[in-house]
Amino acid sequence: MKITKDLYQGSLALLTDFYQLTMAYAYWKSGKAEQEAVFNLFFRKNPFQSGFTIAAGLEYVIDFCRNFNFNESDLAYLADMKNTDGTVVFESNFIEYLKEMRFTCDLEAVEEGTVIFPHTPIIKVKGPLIQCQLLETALLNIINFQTLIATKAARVVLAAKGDSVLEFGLRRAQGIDGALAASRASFIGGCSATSNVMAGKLFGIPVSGTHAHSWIMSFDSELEAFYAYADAFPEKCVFLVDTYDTVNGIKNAIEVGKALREKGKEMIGVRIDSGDLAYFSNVARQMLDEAGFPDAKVVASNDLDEHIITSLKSQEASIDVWGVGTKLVTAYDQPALGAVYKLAAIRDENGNWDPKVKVSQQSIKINIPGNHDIIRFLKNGKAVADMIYLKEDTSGKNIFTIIDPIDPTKRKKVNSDSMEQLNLLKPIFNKGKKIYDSPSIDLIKENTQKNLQYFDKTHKRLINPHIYPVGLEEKLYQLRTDLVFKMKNYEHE
Ligand SMILES: Nc1ncnc2c1ncn2[C@@H]1O[C@H](COP(=O)(O)OP(=O)(O)OP(=O)(O)O)[C@@H](O)[C@H]1O
Ligand SMILES: O=P(O)(O)OC[C@H]1O[C@H](OP(=O)(O)OP(=O)(O)O)[C@H](O)[C@@H]1O
Ligand SMILES: O=C(O)c1cccnc1
Ligand SMILES: [Mg+2]
Repeated sequence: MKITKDLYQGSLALLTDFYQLTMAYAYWKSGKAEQEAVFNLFFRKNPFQSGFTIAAGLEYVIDFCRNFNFNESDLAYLADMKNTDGTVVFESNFIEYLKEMRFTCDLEAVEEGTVIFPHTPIIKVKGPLIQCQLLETALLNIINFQTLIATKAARVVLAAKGDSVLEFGLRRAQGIDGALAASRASFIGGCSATSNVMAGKLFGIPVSGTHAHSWIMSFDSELEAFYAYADAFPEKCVFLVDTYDTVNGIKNAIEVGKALREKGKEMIGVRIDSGDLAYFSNVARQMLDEAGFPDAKVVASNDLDEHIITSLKSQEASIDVWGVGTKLVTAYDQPALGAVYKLAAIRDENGNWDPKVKVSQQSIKINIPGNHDIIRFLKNGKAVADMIYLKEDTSGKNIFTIIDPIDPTKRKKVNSDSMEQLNLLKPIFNKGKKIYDSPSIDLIKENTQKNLQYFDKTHKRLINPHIYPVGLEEKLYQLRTDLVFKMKNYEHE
């Protein structure tokens, strides 16, 4: 089986849960398919007990929406589906409808690299109910994973405090697509380069790397292996020194480094991949300095994550570059972000938005109804609070009360006169037409770092961060509460 083009046959439209298609059919049957709706994609908790989250995945979403149509083989597959009584699942007129269907929605989204928080929409889709519904699964699949990994990468990079972080995850990632998307998201989160060559080609991410133990083991001695590598790559020598005896490995690296220098080349450094990384990095630093290689870098790898890096920093390890694989690309300590996609409003027959709410025993699970927007308030260049609001409730106002969606006793008053305001949702598609200039991957990465600068360091602490205020504008909060009471029929009890 060919796993790329042939497997998908050039179309991703069936990359959805079956229930989206059964609902689509039922919307169509009941005449609701074209009714205008608004859906929001958001998550409920920052991952990794982080104080923030980094949005990523929009480029994939854009690509998915632009190619959102069912091809002949998709339609043939659906037309062939049978119920248990032998009748077709989808009647032929519906198959025809799907054949003609094109993406015609408005889509707004926070840009990749934006710092975001629970409850606020990352993506807002407005358009025919049937299309909004059919997009749900793929949009969640894309945003959930890339946002999760970009956030993990940002944490690892914060822990590295300005040192380069190389992403080494391909061999341990969740499959081929997981690996590619993780390399992209890791770069957005702040990694300097990836070892994943295909990600380099597809996304324009810098590719880098050292060599493995197998290289050393294929020779009779480590020294021979280092000399041979230096011959092949005099400009790219990072010698892996821990195959047999780390101290001896460093000695051998220094010997080959001196030989390189005689030829006018400088070794880049050494890599340590086992043992006590604090101890051996300090030994390496001292030996390299004493031998006249103060600029040679010490690269460390081996099951690193943000916590081990923080610990190594506090032990004053002499590590300049961090190679991070498994725990980054698999989001080891939290394998899913848990973002959801919920209907927020539907246009009634008079053309008004009818806000919708899903009631839950857990207040964290009650969505925010209405065709809402989100503003970030900034004071002197620092983010103060994010407000989810309905435009019609706020026009002409300058003083706002922002209420925590879970705990209404938590409130913040904001006077917008003394603040800068950022509209976080940017228009991406207008009636199916792309109106957004996609930034380069380098610009997205810069955007992440610029965004993080808006936030106080207490929100970026890796453990027990200070919670950044995000809430509902008072009137929206009231609308939501009233709607919950109405749907639960409290007035009749
Ligand atoms: N000084 C240190 N402080 C905290 N954690 C460290 C320190 N040195 C290494 N580590 C971490 O401890 C773990 C060591 O794992 P493990 O015992 O499997 O490796 P190892 O035996 O040294 O290497 P390998 O199995 O690859 O030969 C790794 O996650 C590594 O990043
Ligand atoms: O540890 P990670 O963060 O996933 O980084 C990637 C790892 O992949 C390589 O070796 P591999 O783990 O394949 O073999 P080893 O552990 O036996 O050296 C490399 O030497 C790192 O240890
Ligand atoms: O280039 C490296 O050093 C590398 C690449 C992948 C995995 N581990 C290490
Ligand atoms: Mg390993």
